[in-house]
Amino acid sequence: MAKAPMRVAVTGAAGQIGYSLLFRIANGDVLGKDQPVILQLLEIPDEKAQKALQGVMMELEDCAFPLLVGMTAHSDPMTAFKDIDIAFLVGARPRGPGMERKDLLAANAQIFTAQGKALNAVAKRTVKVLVVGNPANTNAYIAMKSAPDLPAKNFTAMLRLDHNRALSQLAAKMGKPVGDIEKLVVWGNHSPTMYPDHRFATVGGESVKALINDPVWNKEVHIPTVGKRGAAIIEARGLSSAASAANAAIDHMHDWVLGTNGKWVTMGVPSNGEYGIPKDVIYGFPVTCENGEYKIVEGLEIDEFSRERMDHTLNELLEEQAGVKHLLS
Ligand SMILES: NC(=O)C1=CN([C@@H]2O[C@H](COP(=O)(O)OP(=O)(O)OC[C@H]3O[C@@H](n4cnc5c(N)ncnc54)[C@H](O)[C@@H]3O)[C@@H](O)[C@H]2O)C=CC1
Ligand SMILES: O=C([O-])CC(=O)C(=O)O
Repeated sequence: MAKAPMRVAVTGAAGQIGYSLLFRIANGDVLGKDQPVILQLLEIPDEKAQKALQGVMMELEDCAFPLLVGMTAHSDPMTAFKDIDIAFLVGARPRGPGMERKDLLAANAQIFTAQGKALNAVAKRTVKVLVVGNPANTNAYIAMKSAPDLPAKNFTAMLRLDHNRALSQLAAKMGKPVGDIEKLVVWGNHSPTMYPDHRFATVGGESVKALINDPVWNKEVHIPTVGKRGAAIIEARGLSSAASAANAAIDHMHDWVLGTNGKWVTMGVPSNGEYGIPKDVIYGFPVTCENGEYKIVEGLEIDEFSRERMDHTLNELLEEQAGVKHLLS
């Protein structure tokens, strides 16, 4: 018997990432090739954005995806999030000229407060939420705090692009296949303070750290290259990463829903105090996923260099949280 459709909301659906993401959701790349989906697409209540969204929906129709059994356009999160199983919160206010980080935080705090409240009111209680829009960790924190009736664990932020970027950098350095690397983690905030950590990683069963054996490269090349990759793409393309970001969002949600078969991936998830990270901070952790639940990999040894890096990215997250505290009712 055919499966019942799952309802998937995507915000910022007429944007760059949306344009790469929607077609792959409809193709079954996230939830499986036997899982029908209904897309509930949210854009701002602006004529141009809504018209662009209509155009994207026309293209989705023109693909005749067998798994796409319904699709609606929305300008209000209260209707867009009704009964949803999955939410990709992609739409966010970009940084404008002369805009300070705190202005960006405040503008996005408003968006994610409203969307958190709407999720709280109308989404399925089991909804899985991935926040992509920047600043992703703090936006996820705001949405989570604005949805007190939903379990905190339903709210996650995207660190998977950073994870995938780090995998590719390591594979290139070693001259090994990227698909053979396991047990990598990117700790912390999706910002240049993130800490890609390959101390536990293996490639074809061998230690990546031992194979590379170059702490100077790690500190001075690898960590900054991964941390500043978003900026390097903006510099090269004149636009921020979109297809790779959509791909990472797909990886994140696919693995959360369908499992990782024991493999580690990085997800930004609310802490329960693991590794000394205060409760509820949305922080990049190594996780495994099974039966629709993620589990933080615990018990890893944290050396002095790692502790310093992990605290540095934590402190930035705590500052971001402090910057929006007054906006959370
Ligand atoms: N976490 C990560 O690894 C990454 C995050 N990003 C972030 O993802 C976000 C989206 O990027 P793009 O698609 O390239 O931007 P974009 O500007 O092309 O599209 C964003 C869309 O969101 C819409 N939007 C804005 N506020 C909205 C709201 N309140 N409700 C619904 N829709 C809304 C806009 O109208 C626009 O169509 C940005 O914040 C970007 O910085 C981008 C790459 C990686
Ligand atoms: O840097 C940006 O604005 C986009 C982003 O988050 C990334 O590519 O990692």
